Amino acid sequence: MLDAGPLLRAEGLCVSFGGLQVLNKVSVEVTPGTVLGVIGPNGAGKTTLFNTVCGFVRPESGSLHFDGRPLRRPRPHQLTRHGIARTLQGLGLFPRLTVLENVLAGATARARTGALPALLASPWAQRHDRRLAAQAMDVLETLDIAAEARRVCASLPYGTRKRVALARALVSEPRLLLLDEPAAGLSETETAELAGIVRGLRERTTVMLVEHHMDFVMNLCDQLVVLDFGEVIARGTPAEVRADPVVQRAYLGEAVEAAGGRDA
Ligand SMILES: Nc1ncnc2c1ncn2[C@@H]1O[C@H](COP(=O)(O)OP(=O)(O)OP(=O)(O)O)[C@@H](O)[C@H]1O
Repeated sequence: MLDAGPLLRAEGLCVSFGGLQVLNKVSVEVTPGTVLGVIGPNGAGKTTLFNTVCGFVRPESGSLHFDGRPLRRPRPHQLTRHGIARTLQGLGLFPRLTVLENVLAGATARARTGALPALLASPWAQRHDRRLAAQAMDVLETLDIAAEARRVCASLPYGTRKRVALARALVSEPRLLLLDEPAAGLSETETAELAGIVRGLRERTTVMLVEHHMDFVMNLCDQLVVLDFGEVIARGTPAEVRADPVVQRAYLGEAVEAAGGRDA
């Protein structure tokens, strides 16, 4: 079988803010159909790495390739057209809109309906809207929250709203899904359920996630990259990373022992 090559390749990314070097020659590869976890202590540069991939932050040097082609600082609103979607550390939802309306907001980047057909409520535009709504419902079903579609987001528990945020990213059918602390604020049960969901997503997309929850990361991810002070200090499978003395020293010590021996 031909080696498909990485879906995302970041090479030698350097970013600094006001003289503080936040990423120093960071290189990362994400293999199609896998889950890559980016871990590291607070302030290590994990979110900055995400923001650089998304085009929110301009690197001083280094390069990004997506599916073998240069990814030249996509404008954030063009991300989904590139085949990339992300969730935020918080929720980033519209609290007064329903679940379905929030998810449809993530689908609009793919909508081909121009303003004129929409204004005239042309049959073509209506068909297109129905198709998007069906697609949104399909994603809600995958995430087991279809029953909440008509409910206003603000009225839902936090764990459900986290799923809505995930649905909104998924509805654009991204080839690469970036999840920023997806387990933050979830109970242990919700975290375990989320791991099962993300594992299932590998059939339809490739996932790169930032997370502090060690059990979640160790049980779910195929590969890990460890950042410390803006540099990659280790990479490999969860088992390899857990056994790495450099990682133990820099960061994981107790957390890894607590999550020991439970790789999926
Ligand atoms: N826009 C910015 N301007 C100035 N400094 C910034 C900016 N964004 C991030 N930083 C600094 O860059 C460093 C890395 O931040 P980043 O948010 O990428 O870390 P992180 O690993 O995601 O941390 P956490 O786990 O706490 O979310 C931190 O010292 C942070 O204060």
